Amino acid sequence: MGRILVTGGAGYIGSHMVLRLRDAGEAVVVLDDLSTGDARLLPGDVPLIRGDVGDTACVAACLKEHDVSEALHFAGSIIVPESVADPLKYYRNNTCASRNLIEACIAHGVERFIFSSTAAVYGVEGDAPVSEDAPLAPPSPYGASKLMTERMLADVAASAGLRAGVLRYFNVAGADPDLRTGHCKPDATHLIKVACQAALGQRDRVEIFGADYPTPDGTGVRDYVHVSDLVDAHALLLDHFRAGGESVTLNCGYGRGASVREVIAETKRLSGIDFKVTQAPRRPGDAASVVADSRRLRELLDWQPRHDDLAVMIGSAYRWECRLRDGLPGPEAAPAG
Ligand SMILES: NC(=O)c1ccc[n+]([C@@H]2O[C@H](COP(=O)([O-])OP(=O)(O)OC[C@H]3O[C@@H](n4cnc5c(N)ncnc54)[C@H](O)[C@@H]3O)[C@@H](O)[C@H]2O)c1
Ligand SMILES: O=c1ccn([C@@H]2O[C@H](COP(=O)(O)OP(=O)(O)O[C@H]3O[C@H](CO)[C@H](O)[C@H](O)[C@H]3O)[C@@H](O)[C@H]2O)c(=O)[nH]1
Repeated sequence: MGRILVTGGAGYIGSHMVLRLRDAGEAVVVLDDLSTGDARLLPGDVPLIRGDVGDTACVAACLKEHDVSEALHFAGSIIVPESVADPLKYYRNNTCASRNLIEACIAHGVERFIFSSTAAVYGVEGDAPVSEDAPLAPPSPYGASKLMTERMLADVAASAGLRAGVLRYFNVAGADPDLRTGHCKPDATHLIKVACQAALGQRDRVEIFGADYPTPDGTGVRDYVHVSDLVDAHALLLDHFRAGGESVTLNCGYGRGASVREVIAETKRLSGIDFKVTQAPRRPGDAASVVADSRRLRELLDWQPRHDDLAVMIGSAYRWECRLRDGLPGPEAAPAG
């Protein structure tokens, strides 16, 4: 019996996926170059191949050694402003590297492939929930680099008989409820992580990037989705393919938004810390409001989120941040005493 390949499995979302699959008794192999990931997020019994998804020889050897027929592709570069400053990095790591990975998967006979895409493929205007059929007009190189991979995958699925799933994530947040993994990078730019770090005194403030948006309180609105519900959607999609389901593209969000001010207020309430908040100009490329229409995901896969609550998401993110502050043991760390 082969293993499921999880690329980027040592990263934030990928490590949750690895645990989700392992909890269900699935065999997994991780391919990760550890550029932003951390091997300590992985259970010791999950094989980790340190390599680049764009390295065809490395991928081919991994697929062969572990008899892979299903791949979940999380590896990539994810910071929108960085993609504006260095677009070629994004086209290399998200588009070209994915092309090589897909080619190696087809050559090996991989049957099912799920790709981590993003709401950043949409050119969002207004505050209506965005469906999968909304215009695709990525406002950043990050979104464009992901959309190109979506298109390659659709073309290859049609020509090679691959079952391809594209999941467009909205704003992924929170941590494993058992705190086995979470968001690790100290220099992360994501709002909830930044607010939790400010509550712990690791940042001197939270800046609100724009308070003059046409939203109820003037700040940006996002559809935050708990990482555990997100990885559940992947597991359901895999089951859908195993049962003969067709290739599909699905939004992953709850269908309701929270503003920057709401996130900050909730973080202050949960932590009990009144950290400093200042106003700053709008961040280039930010939309006012990005909320998913996720009916297709709910109906097709019977996705029933279990953590659809801002306090639950921020609470787990905050507890995880406390755990990080106290030090993250490696899987091989010796027990105390
Ligand atoms: N975090 C979000 O809110 C969000 C939203 C939409 C989409 N996504 C997508 O989800 C995926 C995972 O994001 P994340 O938040 O876990 O980020 P992350 O940076 O924590 O994880 C990415 C992982 O991929 C690895 N990696 C990067 N390039 C690689 C390469 N060429 N070869 C092998 N490994 C490589 C990194 O070391 C890291 O472990 C990404 O594809 C991202 O675009 C994330
Ligand atoms: O310190 C901060 C950080 C963020 N924000 C604001 O908070 C909201 C959320 O920002 P994040 O940086 O947390 O997330 P983004 O919406 O920019 O982007 C995220 O979601 C996108 C999809 O919607 C992409 O997938 C992208 O990869 C992922 O980082 C935005 O209005 C942003 O302007 C602040 O005000 N201050």
